[in-house]
Amino acid sequence: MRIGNVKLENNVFLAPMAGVTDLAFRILCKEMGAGLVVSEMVSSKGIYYKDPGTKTLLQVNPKERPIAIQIFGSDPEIMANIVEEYLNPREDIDIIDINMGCPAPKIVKNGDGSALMKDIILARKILREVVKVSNKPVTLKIRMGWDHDNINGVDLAKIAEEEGISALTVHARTRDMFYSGEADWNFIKKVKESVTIPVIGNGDIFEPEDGVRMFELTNCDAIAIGRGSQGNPWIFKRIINLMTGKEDILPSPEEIVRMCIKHLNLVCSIKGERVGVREMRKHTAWYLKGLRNSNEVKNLIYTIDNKEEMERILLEYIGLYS
Ligand SMILES: Cc1cc2nc3c(=O)[nH]c(=O)nc-3n(C[C@H](O)[C@H](O)[C@H](O)COP(=O)(O)O)c2cc1C
Repeated sequence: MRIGNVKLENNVFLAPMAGVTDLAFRILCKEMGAGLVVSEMVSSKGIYYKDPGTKTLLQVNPKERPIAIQIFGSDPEIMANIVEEYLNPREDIDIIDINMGCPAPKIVKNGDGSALMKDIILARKILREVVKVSNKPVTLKIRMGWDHDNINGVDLAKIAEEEGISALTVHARTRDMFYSGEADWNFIKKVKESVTIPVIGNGDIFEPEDGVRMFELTNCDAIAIGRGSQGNPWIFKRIINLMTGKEDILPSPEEIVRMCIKHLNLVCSIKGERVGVREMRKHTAWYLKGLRNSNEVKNLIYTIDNKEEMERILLEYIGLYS
């Protein structure tokens, strides 16, 4: 499939997740078949005011392309300015995604993220200004609406299409649901029936069968997987294999631990050992989730701040340490 002029190998994508979809994790998901990977959300003001932390978030690697960088904010001028000044010259970035779905109070209180679903006029202005200046396809990520009394995702989807957005990701929850309750896949179907731009369905894909079901039920053009990929980069290839009649590649406990160690080494090589080991604590807990007798190891990992030690504990756990 294509998003604007960007050709994608398949339609099973990684959804953006702050604190999760950093460069290391994106590379692993790409290797495991993701058709598109998306960065953590990046503050447009952070880029504008040259916040040093923002620079790390914008780091990409040729291996993970095509890559979408997701930005958030609510000042159309600042958003257009950073696209023109900082993102347009970046030839290593393929797509710009705009976040109008984040429910976090600290984001919403500034009028950013899903708060824009309460201000459709401002939302339209942002889309118009960013599309006008961008030299890359611009995509948008939305929810169903602010709450069940204000379901306006279809209206915003139509506005997005009118303003030249190249694809739309629909997280089928309202803002006030945050991440709980069931995603309403029928809503994705409704959006798909209302616009002609590609619609990317999102919410509650945890098993390969869920991915196939979402395609069937909603007729969406692509799917995006968030939490189902945590500690589980195999999900992309497993869905593709299921869709194309190829054999499943359910990983063994040893393969899972080996992937975790690969992830550890990759993140440490990018962010340094101190940060890398700390960030790997949550990833390790996700990798080991559901594996036999893993609770003790998970607890132990949280006390470790040394890469070799973490690797040793993991190898010991699967009986491979000698
Ligand atoms: C830890 C975490 C961080 C997230 N960060 C972002 C983000 O930066 N930008 C965004 O658009 N959505 C973000 N999301 C939402 C996901 O992209 C996705 O819409 C949501 O988790 C539903 O999909 P899932 O059921 O496959 O997880 C985040 C979700 C989680 C769990």
